[in-house]
Amino acid sequence: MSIAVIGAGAFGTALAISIARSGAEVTLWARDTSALQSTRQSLRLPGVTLPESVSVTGDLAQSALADTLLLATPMQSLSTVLDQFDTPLSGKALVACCKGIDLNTLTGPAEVLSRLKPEATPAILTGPSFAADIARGLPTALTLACQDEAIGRSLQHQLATPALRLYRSTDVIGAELGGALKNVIAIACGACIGQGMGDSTRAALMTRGFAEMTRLAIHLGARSETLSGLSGMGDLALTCMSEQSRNYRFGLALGQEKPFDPTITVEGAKTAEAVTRLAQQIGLDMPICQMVHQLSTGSVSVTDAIRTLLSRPLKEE
Ligand SMILES: NC(=O)c1ccc[n+]([C@@H]2O[C@H](COP(=O)([O-])OP(=O)(O)OC[C@H]3O[C@@H](n4cnc5c(N)ncnc54)[C@H](O)[C@@H]3O)[C@@H](O)[C@H]2O)c1
Ligand SMILES: O=P(O)(O)OC[C@H](O)CO
Repeated sequence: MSIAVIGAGAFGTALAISIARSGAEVTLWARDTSALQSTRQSLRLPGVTLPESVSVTGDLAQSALADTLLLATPMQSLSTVLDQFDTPLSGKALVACCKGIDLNTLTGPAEVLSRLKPEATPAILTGPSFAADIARGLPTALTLACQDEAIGRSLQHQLATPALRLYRSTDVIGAELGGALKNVIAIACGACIGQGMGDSTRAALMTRGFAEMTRLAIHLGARSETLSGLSGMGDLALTCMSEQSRNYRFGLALGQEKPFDPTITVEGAKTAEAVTRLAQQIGLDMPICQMVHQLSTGSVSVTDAIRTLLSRPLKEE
């Protein structure tokens, strides 16, 4: 089975390296191949060199020849990239590796794939995985979610490596929402730590954030066990506790009132906006996500955000 990775940012590059290491044939598609072709390194993952077995291409039609396509662009670019395929992707598995909610449709990556490429089978690869760790071959475990159980099983075997243990699930909505929502909570945690609050604050935010994640996911049809797994709790723990996380670092910068490089991918900021709109539409209480949206757009300070959250009416857990 041949595999193409679409998007040569940090994660796409790391995935291509990881899969190639286990002997599979991999093509890595980049919008701009110049740096990759001359240095064999992605500007987004400096210091990591692509092995010879990864072919780099700027030709989307060539990538579309692969049996399995891993979509590793940021969430808000997913539909733009899918629109650029000008041949049908019948019989292909499309595995979204991005974590977020599309702002135009307020849907996750699987729904975007199904809407734009109904002839293909959508799947999700998500869970605790920093690109740098994956590229170094450090062990982790991820969730591979696909509604079609047989295709999910086949993808699990295709994409697992000795260091990358994949657990299979048919709960696509739960897997994608866990990955999207944990980024929002990581921004909140970073902001509190940046303001000088402590590990107790972070633990409380992670727990109440997890309650929000589960509330929204179950409302949208997910299974609660999925949220307790790698794609939810697993990735939440990683992202809220490590300065390797860009979402957490963005939050830290907000808390410290320092500028943050706007070219760095921070999926949680747009996800917080999407969740705020979605929660309003369906009438769900998502106070931490709503506060992160206001923080990210600069319409509230960290101090006021915390004060507002703490002064909500006392309730049962
Ligand atoms: N970096 C990680 O550790 C990591 C881990 C797991 C999941 N992810 C997820 O993977 C997705 C991508 O993140 P990343 O870290 O690779 O981002 P990145 O910022 O490192 O790279 C994004 C890449 O996407 C490309 N891109 C952006 N818009 C595009 C478009 N319209 N057409 C073609 N290419 C486009 C950029 O040129 C860039 O190469 C995100 O949703 C992220 O949450 C990242
Ligand atoms: O750097 P972040 O915050 O985008 O997190 C990367 C991955 O999602 C961690 O699993």
